Amino acid sequence: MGEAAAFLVHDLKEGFPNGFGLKSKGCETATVIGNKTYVVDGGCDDSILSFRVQVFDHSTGTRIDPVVLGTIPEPCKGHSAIALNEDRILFIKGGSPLHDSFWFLEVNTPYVQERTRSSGCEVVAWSKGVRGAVEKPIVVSGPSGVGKGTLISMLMKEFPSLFGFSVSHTTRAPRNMEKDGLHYHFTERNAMEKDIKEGKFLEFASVHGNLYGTSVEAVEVVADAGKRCILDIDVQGARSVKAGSLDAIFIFICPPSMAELEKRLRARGTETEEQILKRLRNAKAEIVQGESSGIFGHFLYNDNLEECYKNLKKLLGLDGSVNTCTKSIPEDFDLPPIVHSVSRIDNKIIITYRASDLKNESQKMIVLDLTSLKGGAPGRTRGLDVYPIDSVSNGSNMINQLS
Ligand SMILES: Nc1nc2c(ncn2[C@@H]2O[C@H](COP(=O)(O)OP(=O)(O)O)[C@@H](O)[C@H]2O)c(=O)[nH]1
Ligand SMILES: Nc1ncnc2c1ncn2[C@@H]1O[C@H](COP(=O)(O)OP(=O)(O)O)[C@@H](O)[C@H]1O
Repeated sequence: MGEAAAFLVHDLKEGFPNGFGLKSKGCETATVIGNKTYVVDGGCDDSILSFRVQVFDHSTGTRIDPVVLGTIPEPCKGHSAIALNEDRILFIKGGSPLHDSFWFLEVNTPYVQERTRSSGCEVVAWSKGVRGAVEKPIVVSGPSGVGKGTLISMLMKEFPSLFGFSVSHTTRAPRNMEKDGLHYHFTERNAMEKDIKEGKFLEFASVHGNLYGTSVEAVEVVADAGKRCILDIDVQGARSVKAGSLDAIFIFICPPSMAELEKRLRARGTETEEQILKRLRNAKAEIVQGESSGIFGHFLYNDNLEECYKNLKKLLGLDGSVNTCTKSIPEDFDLPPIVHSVSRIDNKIIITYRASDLKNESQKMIVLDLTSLKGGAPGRTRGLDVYPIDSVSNGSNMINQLS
């Protein structure tokens, strides 16, 4: 077991002994990856850690304030950090609740590389670690009126604890029954364009004359609730998501005919005649693109609604053909306090700390299993497995607990 070495930021001047950075007690951590050192702010023992990131480039001898994407972790009083796979750093926040304890700073993942290329700046991205086997997000596309919303509502109603809807932003006006924050975040074009420029959107597109987009936060909120995210977006948006790093499955819903599509749009009664005609014109192009673009791995024909819903559930493994149960995860164990140490064995991070009650002081250990990590920035890093192990047990027993 190789214990990660601890060192202070002022050691920067002297250079670093190895690729691990670790420091608790409210000071900075400094983590070396390649020829760069990533310093995350701390301060003295009483100050609150702000999670400001600075990069020291050893090849040029310069200090860089990078563009920081993603939701920045809430302040805390101490953390540790450990480099993983040369492309991200794991942060462990001491004294924080379980859902907020583990964060990744991506420094060289495909997403960060792409954003670095497109912005010409040094980019890093935060992504929160989410426990459990939350499945890949689901992207649903198809022409207006085909039944996407209806099918998604049926799924959310039958499986409220499994699925969460990604609430998009749009500049279009709300329909009668639509609620701000529930169906869409209804917004002004200027405000949305500003947020897009600031990198807050995973994707966006102009659809039927209005701007629509999925914010990174919309997807993160669902992952934080431990649910599988459903995105109802157009083909352009699906193309952007596919080209990006959100690891998703892509479903295209097809109408039985253009005549039936028109009938449904008219029967819904939510659009003006002009808007209906525009949507029908766009539908043809959207169906051609959907079928020929190679974006979509699954096509469902929404002729008979019940039949189509059954096929959707089958595709998502909800018809009993696939075991969707996840193993139960213990919730009631102590979390690492501000002072702890971190080491690594293969894909497992071992967090060690001392705990005392009135009578005894003992050493405790928590294992963070990274084997099943999925996703990452933009959005959350899913599939963390966290569990306590009994560190007073004998050696072979401990190895069993780790394997
Ligand atoms: N790219 C993108 N498309 C979206 C988003 N939200 C909704 N859309 C798409 O915009 C189109 C119009 O949506 P809407 O105005 O609600 O009409 P509807 O599809 O007829 O119910 C649909 O194809 C949606 O899938 C988004 O966040 N991004
Ligand atoms: N299989 C179906 N057969 C008949 N009507 C349908 C079917 N699926 C959906 N609808 C109806 O068609 C209209 C458009 O469906 P909606 O879910 O709003 O489409 P979308 O979200 O793709 O724009 C709604 O009035 C809905 O009740």
